[in-house]
Amino acid sequence: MSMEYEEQLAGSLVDSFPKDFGYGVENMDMMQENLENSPSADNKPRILLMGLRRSGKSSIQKVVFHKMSPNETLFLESTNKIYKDDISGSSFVNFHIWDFPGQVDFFDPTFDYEMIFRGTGALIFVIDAQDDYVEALGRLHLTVSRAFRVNPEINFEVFIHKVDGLSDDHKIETQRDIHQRANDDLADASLEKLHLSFYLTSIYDHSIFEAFSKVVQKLIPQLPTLENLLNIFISNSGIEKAFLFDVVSKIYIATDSSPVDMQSYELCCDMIDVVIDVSCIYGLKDDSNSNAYDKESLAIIKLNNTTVLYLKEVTKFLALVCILREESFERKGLIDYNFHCFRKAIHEVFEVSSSSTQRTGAAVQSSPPSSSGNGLARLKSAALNEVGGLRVQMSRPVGGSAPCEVFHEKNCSNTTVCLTDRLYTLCTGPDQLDSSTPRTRVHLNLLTVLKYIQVEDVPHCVPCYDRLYANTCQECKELIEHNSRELYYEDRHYHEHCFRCSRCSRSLADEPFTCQEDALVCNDCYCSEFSSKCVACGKTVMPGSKRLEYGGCAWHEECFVCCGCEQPIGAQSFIPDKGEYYCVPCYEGRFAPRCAHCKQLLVQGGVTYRDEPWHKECFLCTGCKVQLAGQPFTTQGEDPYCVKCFSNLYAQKCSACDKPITGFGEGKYISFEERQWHQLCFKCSECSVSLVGAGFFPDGSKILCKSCNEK
Ligand SMILES: Nc1nc2c(ncn2[C@@H]2O[C@H](COP(=O)(O)OP(=O)(O)OP(=O)(O)O)[C@@H](O)[C@H]2O)c(=O)[nH]1
Repeated sequence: MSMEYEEQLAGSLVDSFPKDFGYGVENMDMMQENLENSPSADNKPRILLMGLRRSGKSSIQKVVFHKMSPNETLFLESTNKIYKDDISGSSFVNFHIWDFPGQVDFFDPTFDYEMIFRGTGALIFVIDAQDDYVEALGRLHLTVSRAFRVNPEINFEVFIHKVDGLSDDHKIETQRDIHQRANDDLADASLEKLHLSFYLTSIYDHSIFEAFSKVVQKLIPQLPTLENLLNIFISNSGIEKAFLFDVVSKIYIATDSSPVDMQSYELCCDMIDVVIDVSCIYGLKDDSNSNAYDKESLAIIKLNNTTVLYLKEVTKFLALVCILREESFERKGLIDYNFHCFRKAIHEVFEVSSSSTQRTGAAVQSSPPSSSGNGLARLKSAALNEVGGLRVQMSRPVGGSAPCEVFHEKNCSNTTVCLTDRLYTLCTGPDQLDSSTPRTRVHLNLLTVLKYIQVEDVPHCVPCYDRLYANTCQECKELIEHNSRELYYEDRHYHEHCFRCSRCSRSLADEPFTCQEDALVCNDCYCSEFSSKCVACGKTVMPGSKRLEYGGCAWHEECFVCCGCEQPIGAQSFIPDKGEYYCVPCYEGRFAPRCAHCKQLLVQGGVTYRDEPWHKECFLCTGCKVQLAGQPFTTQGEDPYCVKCFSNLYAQKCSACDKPITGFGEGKYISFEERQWHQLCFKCSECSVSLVGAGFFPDGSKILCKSCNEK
């Protein structure tokens, strides 16, 4: 299948530049003809690739849309003509790319750059980051400032390209420097409203696909709907991340609103490659019409880290690729069912939009979809159509201030094309105005407006559109007019330049943010205000990153390290000791006592005997081996004995009862010469009177009291 794509996608070279291409103003007729015949005469957005010579423009186009391997780009020759590529042939992404030769000066007065920029959706300016970029910055400024004056609706994208040759630090430094200088130049030219988006790219990794994805997404009117559908799909299916891919280009045209990390994106890209490659080898049927990617395409890959990748065909050109946990995949039936609903919804979205665009061009959403609310603002810009394209430039302006109402009241059912024709005819000379019917007058009046915007198939002039549909900016309370870029968050709308951090005033157009009591706050300010600081490194513990808390302090996961081995302790047990923290093995090795008997570590419990620690299990009676912890014991020399063994083995016997005298619980005992008695047993052998504290008289084995002795 990839081979087929290559053939179909081979772009068409237009005639040599500049003459044959016909942008010269002298060559107006030809230019007109070209415009009408050229693919850009339809409503597909146009993406311009511009930049200095050898900056990598053609390579980007070939690698992303023609499956050229990055190494092959080494043999690309310098472009000397505008290379126009209609991407829509075999791919969902529906636009033209114009690759401009780096060596040509488009601002030469012989070129009508206004016409180039007028139908442009995005302008990608490529800067070679491995080269000295001072000249490129000059050209960037010239290009974007002129383009902006012609068409402020263009999305300006700057690819800081070939960063594969730079170290990570160098990359960041280069991006910061280019960003700073380019924006300073714009500020000097009072073009603060012109927003540049920057991307670090290389054809040698996935960064170029990622960057192109973001550029293309801005041109897809259905993006908020797609994101919404994806959000609903993943939250109901236990899926972690989902991408809707254009299979041919590996551009993701939408994803759910959780952040995209490069690793997940690369994983999903690779999955598409695997599926196509395996299908090409094993999946093709004998007939020549079979494709490696079709309705049957479904793939599941289980990775060895309990992650599952799930790919399914959505349309001929689109695939859904999801990342989920193995345990969620157990409910595959549910996922399949939800996918079925998702697929149906996608088909409906594109069927509806394609039928409406066929007739009228891109329809404008009259109110923003209510999908945002996750800290990501959506950009809304009205699709601005120009009545009659270039022809209106040649006409004379006609006065009139309420044309649009008349137009609506009369409910003119003429199509735009008809309108355009009339305009053209009527504008050729003022004389013809006299014969105007009310309807033609309407058309004439519309001419003053020059531009119209369609809302649900009904054209509106710009003032009416602004009056009826423009939102009020939450910040400055002014109307957000059709030509202002608008951002909205939940149901609050902002001019792009008003969408700023309430603390540091930085633009939040392309930044994550949070909302604190109705005030927008950028991530950095939020963190320095609300997030805790790591006690080890003193830096903020960013929300969403792993943090450890103990005793009212917080650490980055990687900063909470054992004082012994200096390795992160993570979720393992640890032992605090005088303000320091040890993992269990280090603590045991350093501080834990050892049993006096077995010499092993004594982690908990134990008994002390003769100032030494013992395991309870080791502290046993020397005689019967019963555990002595918790019961009375005595010693004979060094050895501990339980009472019973000690009595049996070593205790003196009472001369009266012949039982051992242990000293435990029996009170004192009396000793006389070689003999001993329990205190209770020390009594007169004849009359049994106690002799404790009284005089007594030994008589052989007996002891007698005084009176028995006298008898
Ligand atoms: N290291 C590196 N080289 C790249 C990259 N992209 C393109 N190149 C190389 O840059 C050189 C010029 O690339 P082209 O695509 O021909 O540049 P271009 O901007 O189209 O040049 P012109 O047609 O002269 O305007 C080629 O040798 C490419 O292999 C990249 O991401 N990294």
